[in-house]
Amino acid sequence: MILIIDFGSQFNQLIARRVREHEVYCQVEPAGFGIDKIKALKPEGIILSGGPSSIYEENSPTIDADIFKLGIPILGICYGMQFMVHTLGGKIARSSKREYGFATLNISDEQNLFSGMDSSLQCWMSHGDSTESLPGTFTVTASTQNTPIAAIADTKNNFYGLQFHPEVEHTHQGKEMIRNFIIDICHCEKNWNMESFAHTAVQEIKDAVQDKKVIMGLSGGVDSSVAALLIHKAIGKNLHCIFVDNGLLRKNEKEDLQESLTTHLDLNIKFVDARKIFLDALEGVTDPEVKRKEIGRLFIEVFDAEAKKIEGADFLGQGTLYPDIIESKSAFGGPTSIIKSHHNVGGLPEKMKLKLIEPLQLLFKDEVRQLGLELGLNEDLVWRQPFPGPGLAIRIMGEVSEKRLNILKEADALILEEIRAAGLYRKLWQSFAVLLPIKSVGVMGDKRTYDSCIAIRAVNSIDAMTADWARLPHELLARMSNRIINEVDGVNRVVFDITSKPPGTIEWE
Ligand SMILES: Nc1ncnc2c1ncn2[C@@H]1O[C@H](COP(=O)(O)OP(=O)(O)OP(=O)(O)O)[C@@H](O)[C@H]1O
Ligand SMILES: O=c1[nH]c(=O)c2[nH+]cn([C@@H]3O[C@H](COP(=O)(O)O)[C@@H](O)[C@H]3O)c2[nH]1
Ligand SMILES: NC(=O)CC[C@H](N)C(=O)O
Ligand SMILES: [Mg+2]
Repeated sequence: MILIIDFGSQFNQLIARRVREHEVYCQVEPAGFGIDKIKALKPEGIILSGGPSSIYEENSPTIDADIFKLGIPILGICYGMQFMVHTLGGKIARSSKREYGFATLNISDEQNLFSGMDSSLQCWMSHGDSTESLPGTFTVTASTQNTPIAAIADTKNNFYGLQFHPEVEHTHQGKEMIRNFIIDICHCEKNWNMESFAHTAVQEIKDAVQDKKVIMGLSGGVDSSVAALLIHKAIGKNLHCIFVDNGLLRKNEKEDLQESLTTHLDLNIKFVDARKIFLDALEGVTDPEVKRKEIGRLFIEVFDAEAKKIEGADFLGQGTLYPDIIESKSAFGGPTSIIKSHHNVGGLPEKMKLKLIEPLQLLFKDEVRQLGLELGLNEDLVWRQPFPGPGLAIRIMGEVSEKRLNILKEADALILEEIRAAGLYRKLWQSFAVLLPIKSVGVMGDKRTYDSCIAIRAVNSIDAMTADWARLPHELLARMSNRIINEVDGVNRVVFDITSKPPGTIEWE
């Protein structure tokens, strides 16, 4: 097995799934995990994750330095590499040349971790500290323009360090680097497989729920649909699905879903109209975190009210995935920083009566899609673009009002229509409109206008952990801009968002 030490990276479960992809079992444990426990696990290799801290800060996360005496191969990623260098006697310092996003990696030693790689490839960086000097036993194996020491190796001890993130999709051949480490360097056996996941999950749900009932938040998105199918397999008619119309849905969404969910899923589904309570509560709210927490609280209020109507409904099912958790809070005791409170995790009220059933909480979207296909979920549901639970509220910068919601709904519908017509819907991770909190001056029909601005957001991603803005054809952008300004009252300007994640996030709030 491979042991992954969590130094608080947004990407630590992504490292885990990269290992799973090569059919090798792995376990993520927090910083400070004791040396005796490590020895007891008998790992074939250890991966030290990245993290938000700097090694020279007080209380930055650590792991017993004796791991370097165990004779086990160790791979340090970003902060993990910095920890290794610092602990073994090298020097790390804040660099004036920070790097976030793409960089070109030039490999000088095409062996071991880099065996079979191109000598120059694209990597993904997210760091402000850099290695200034190395411990004597290490050599530099790759560099980028801003980071001369971007990869290091001590081949005698099998210690490797990467300043960039091999686990993210945007690092080309990153998967192969991880394969080279776990298979060629650590000699792990391939014995973990995804097929058994569904089987184990169903059994775990059965054991937890027994003869009680589960209220399930069903949104029509792929996560909750797959989770509902799994829970249904486990407990059958004791599953009660609730679709909440929170007034923050897209144009015609409820009507479309009402039809598709009832035709494609053989489940007990109730549609609840909660538009008024959500919109009333959001009046005057402008802070993104307050919005998210308010929405999370109201979802639970609705689920609680529904649970009261059903005897024995002690559980709440949600299609929570790992990225929702990692951005919302310090997961698994690690020192992860809070990016935003996803309504279904960090937005939950502190005291909850219902106990959570979240069978997908360690998976990523593409794994869930694969699972959905295996469970026979309809392809249109499997390939729906994700839509966040707080809906259009986090795409309206500033206050959510009926009037601003209507502007956004119209603009968003036009964007989706054009994206579909261009045959890009499935290729893009998400494509949508954002309503900005600014007005600008324009001229329409010889008259001065002073109206709102819409931003078009379109991104490519595999798992939402990193994303790149989609290079949409200029003609398509022109058509969308034209139609939005001509057809949506109250908009006189359209801009296109060219920010990747990191440093941006996919949603604007
Ligand atoms: N309108 C809704 N009604 C009921 N439950 C909801 C609603 N929106 C979100 N949820 C719950 O919150 C969870 C998280 O939402 P999220 O958007 O991440 O997942 P999803 O909607 O199932 O899938 P997707 O990410 O593809 O949109 C859902 O899995 C579901 O349990
Ligand atoms: O159900 C959800 N509840 C939330 O509170 C939430 N916030 C973001 N998202 C979706 O998660 C993915 C990553 O989004 P960000 O890059 O904006 O963090 C993207 O796919 C977002 O649409 C949410 N989904
Ligand atoms: N992503 C990381 O691990 C960052 C490590 C460290 N905080 C830096 O900025 O260099
Ligand atoms: Mg959704």
